[in-house]
Amino acid sequence: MEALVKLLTLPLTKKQVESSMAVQSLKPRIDMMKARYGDDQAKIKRETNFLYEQAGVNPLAGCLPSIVTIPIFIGLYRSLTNVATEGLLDTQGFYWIPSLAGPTSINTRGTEWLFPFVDGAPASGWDNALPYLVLPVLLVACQYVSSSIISPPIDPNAENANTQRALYTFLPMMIGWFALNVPSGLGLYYLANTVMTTLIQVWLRKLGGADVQINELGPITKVGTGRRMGQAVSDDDVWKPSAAYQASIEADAAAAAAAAEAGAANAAAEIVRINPQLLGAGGLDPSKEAPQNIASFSEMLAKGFLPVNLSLPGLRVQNIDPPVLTVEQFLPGEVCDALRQAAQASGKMKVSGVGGTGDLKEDIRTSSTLAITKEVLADCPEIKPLLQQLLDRAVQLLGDELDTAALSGMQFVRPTAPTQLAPELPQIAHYLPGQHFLSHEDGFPSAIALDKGYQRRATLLIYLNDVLQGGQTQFDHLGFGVQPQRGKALLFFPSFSGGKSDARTLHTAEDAAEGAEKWVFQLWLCAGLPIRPKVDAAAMAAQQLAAQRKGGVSPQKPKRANKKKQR
Ligand SMILES: O=C(O)CCC(=O)C(=O)O
Ligand SMILES: [Fe+2]
Repeated sequence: MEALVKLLTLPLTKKQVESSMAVQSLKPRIDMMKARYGDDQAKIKRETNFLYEQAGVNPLAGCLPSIVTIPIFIGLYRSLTNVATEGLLDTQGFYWIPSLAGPTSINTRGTEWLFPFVDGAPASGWDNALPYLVLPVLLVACQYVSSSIISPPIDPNAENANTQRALYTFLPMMIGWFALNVPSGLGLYYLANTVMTTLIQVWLRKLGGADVQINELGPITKVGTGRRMGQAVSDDDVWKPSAAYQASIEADAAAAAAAAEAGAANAAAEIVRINPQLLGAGGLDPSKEAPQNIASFSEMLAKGFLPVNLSLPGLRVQNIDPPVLTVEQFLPGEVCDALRQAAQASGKMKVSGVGGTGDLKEDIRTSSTLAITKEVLADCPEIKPLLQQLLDRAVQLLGDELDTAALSGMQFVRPTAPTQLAPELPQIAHYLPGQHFLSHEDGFPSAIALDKGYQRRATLLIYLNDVLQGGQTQFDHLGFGVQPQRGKALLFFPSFSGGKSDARTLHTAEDAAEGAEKWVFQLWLCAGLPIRPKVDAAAMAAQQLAAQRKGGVSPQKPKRANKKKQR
């Protein structure tokens, strides 16, 4: 009977275990999130739900099946007690147990058959009592074994760690006590139940019976110290990716290779440059290229990065992959001048921030910045029409997906879909001679992107003045820089369309030269993360469990941006 119930509820149990293992595998991320947000329960809840959604895990799937099995359990309990009280089991023994209805009876209730001891022996005498003591002892032992096998390890940092520990210790004892008080048939039922449950759980959790699937989430990295305004990576504490993640990267790479072979998006990390002569002469002019070349470049942009209007007048290709584009006279000179003057007149230029740390000791970013907030716009209304012109041009370059409406409230609206391109609050940066922004990537590391739910997908810089010497935006890995020129735009893509940041776009704002200050308008465009392909998370979950038992994942040395020497 019990076996039948177990069999019927097996698919439910399997689902429950799979869900709880998936939830367990996300625990390190959730712990880090909690450490980050501290007491902000609402935020933790929202971000946790978001994480489950990203991972494709339904935490409720874990409790639903157990709710379904409760009525079955109650039904069994009732019918067994009825059978016992009606005396139907009185003559029914089981191996060493004389009667399944014993040791309690109408005359002896509860533990009266055992306590109090008379002359050092149970009330019913050792001979009668001993067979009935075997079952409770077995039950306690079984319960201990099963909970040590199937319960997740106690997190020593959890507030209720002591309660959990006490529960693990006392629950088996309580069940043992309960067994002393009821007909042994019930104890037997419970024993059978425990043994079967344990066996099923062992099969699911330890022998690979469970098929845990979560969406690939990238390596676990410590959040909270990102490159928020296009800052340096110096304080990023990167944790070792799990073997499962490594495997998923390999699978991704294999898929990417296959896709590239099929002529689809090329995710390979090699660099494809344009002819150096063309580069020296200001870049490749798409209108002078064979249409099929431009069509394939356009497709690569759309699939691998973002769609771009390559027929915009003045557009030049500076690098093919990663794509770097410039647009001459993107903004009329007068608009640039007016923006510069408005920024200066605002009196609100602040020392440019670097990350959440605000740590400027290392002189990573020494410029000053005006963040164009609602308040700034209210104080400097002349900026509004200038900004509108600039955004209109940005839409011509990047298409309607660019959600400029989001900016009308001068508030960043978090994009949710990968196709929704939302501008962050624009900034105007001012570099005095000798000021710079050292090597950095604009894209967020995976964990931060995941935590935010979006990634920076495009950087659009518009130079507001001519800089004749120095002040270049230099691409460290690509071997060229863009010289600031009033009204010229620079467009590149800090991350791939899949949301992974593209390390090839590492760049530096070179020192503005003696007597040459530099003004630049900066717009970062973000998009929601796509749902990543499923990976088999069983290995990942097992590994993380093992790591937790060992006492945590070992942190890797933080990655450092290679700093450029000052000139
Ligand atoms: O000013 C520049 O040339 C580049 C600025 C930059 O990279 C940034 O602010 O993220
Ligand atoms: Fe940058």
